[in-house]
Parts: sequence; C-alpha cells; structure tokens
Amino acid sequence: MVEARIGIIGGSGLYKMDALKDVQEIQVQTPFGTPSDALILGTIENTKVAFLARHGRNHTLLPSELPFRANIYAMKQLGVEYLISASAVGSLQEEAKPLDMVVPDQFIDRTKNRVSTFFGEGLVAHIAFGDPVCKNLATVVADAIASLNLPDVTLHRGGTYVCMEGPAFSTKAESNLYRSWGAKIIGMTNLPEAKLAREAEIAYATLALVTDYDCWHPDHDSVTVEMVIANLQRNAVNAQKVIQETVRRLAQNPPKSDAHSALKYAILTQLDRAPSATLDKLRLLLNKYL
Ligand SMILES: CSC[C@H]1O[C@H](OP(=O)(O)O)[C@H](O)[C@@H]1O
Ligand SMILES: Nc1ncnc2[nH]cnc12
Repeated sequence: MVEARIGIIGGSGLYKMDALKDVQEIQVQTPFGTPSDALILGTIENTKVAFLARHGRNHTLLPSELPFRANIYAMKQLGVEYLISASAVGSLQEEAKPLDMVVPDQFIDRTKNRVSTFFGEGLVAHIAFGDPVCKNLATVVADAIASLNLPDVTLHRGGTYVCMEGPAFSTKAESNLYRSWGAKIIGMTNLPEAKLAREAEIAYATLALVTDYDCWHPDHDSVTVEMVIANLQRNAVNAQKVIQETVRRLAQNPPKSDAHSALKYAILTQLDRAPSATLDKLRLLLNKYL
C-alpha cells in the first residue's frame, strides 16, 4: 500500500517537522536493516509525507554510521517517489553565505567507508548517474524557495556538493582543493543517498542549507559545531517553510522524472539467473522488471 509519495530526510538541525499533521510513527524493517529512526507519517495540507531524521531524532549517528540502504529502502517500502533531503552544508564559495540555500545539481564523492549500492550478491546493475539529482524535482524545490522571499536568504540554483567522509571537518588544503575544482558546498551525507535513491527509482533532490564557510575563508573562523548549530536553528525554520511549499507544489503538479525508470537499462545480470535470495531481497526494486 502506498503510504506517502513524498519523502523528506531531515539532516543536522531538522529532527522533526512541526508542519506535519495527523502524525503517525512507524517502525520500519528492511532487508538492509533498521533505518536511522522511526519514520514519521503525516500530512502537509492533506498531502501524505514520510519524514525521517537522518542521524536519528537525538543525533546519535555519525555520517559514516548511517544506515543509508535501510533509509532509502524504507522510503521505497512506503511508496515514496519523490525524496527531498534537507542538509546542512559548508560553503566553498564567497557568494554562498551562511543562511543561504543551494539546490545542487552535481556531487563529488570523497567518501571512503560507505556502501552506496543495493546490488551485488549475484545481481549486477550500473545506473546512469551523470545527472545525480532529478532536475525536475530540483526545479520545484528551487521555485518554492524563490516564491517565499525569505529574509537574509539567497537562492543558488545548481552547484557541486562535495561529499566527504568526516566526521572531522576538512583541512584548509582540502577545502582549497575543492574550491579549485569549482565545488560550491560541502557536506557528509548526500551522495550515498542520491545513488541509492536512483537505484530505487526515486527522484532525489537536495535542499542544502549553508551553515558556515568551512575553513578556507580568510575572514571567517574555521567551522565548528557551535557555529553550525547557531545557524542550523534559523535554517531549520526556513527549511520547513520551503518543504511545506515544495510539498504543495508537488501535490498539484508531480513532475516526470527519469529516475522513475532508472533501472530499465541498468541491470546486466539476467534476472532468471540471479540467486533467489538476492531477488527476494531486491524484489521491491525489481518487481516491474521480473
Ligand atoms: C553538524 S555539522 C556536520 C554534519 O552536518 C551535515 O549533516 P546533514 O547532511 O545530515 O545535514 C553534514 O553532512 C554532517 O553530517
Ligand atoms: N563545513 C562543513 N563540512 C562538512 N559538512 C558540513 N556540514 C555543515 N558544515 C559543514
């Protein structure tokens, strides 16, 4: 049964959504383990939404400890087709200042210890990932931001998000290297999610909320958790407004997404030759191709 077509993953600072009504908490189990926390089902203006606190509601999970596969699979189990990730990021460019919002269109992977695929164990698939974000969903998010005219917030459409392993923040040499690559923002969580969402044929877009200038900026102190938290609280208020408006727009006009057929030309293994245990585990993703 479809519980919600729209999913929200709340990152640092966004552990719950006050705008959600008729809230129901559900413990979801997946073939890939237990998600970061219970999923919260609720409605925003009568549209059903599933919310998950990425690091758990008490922020108890490091980026490297996140059960990314369980989180995305759980969203799929609930019927989610559009997934919005609200995430705290550092800025790598002068023009993206704390409290600004970025809707990135590219990622660079600097993670080391993440499992970013559902496949393996006898079943090989290679999804296309040249455009890692769903352009149409990203446009809905960016248009929602623009329509709100939030004070002190500049919207940046597009830009590259560097996903680092953490938990320590970057060195200045690393931060300057990413700047020289033209990257705009840095975080620790979104790339594995974007890959897994694509494999699960869920459209994914990031609402990146700038909290700091990382450590490269000569006129700003290097990022600390204290600095991040101070801005997170203001960002969380703004993020909820954006999510509410995005959900309203998505409900009125759900966009087409290439992500919804991402596995069509991705699976290399003949499915009738794949081990039955693997097929059972992935049945939810493969159903329409079996
Ligand atoms: C609290 S600063 C570092 C932390 O914040 C970001 O989390 P999220 O992406 O879940 O909002 C960053 O990725 C780090 O996990
Ligand atoms: N500077 C930074 N680096 C990595 N992740 C972050 N999340 C928020 N600020 C960050």
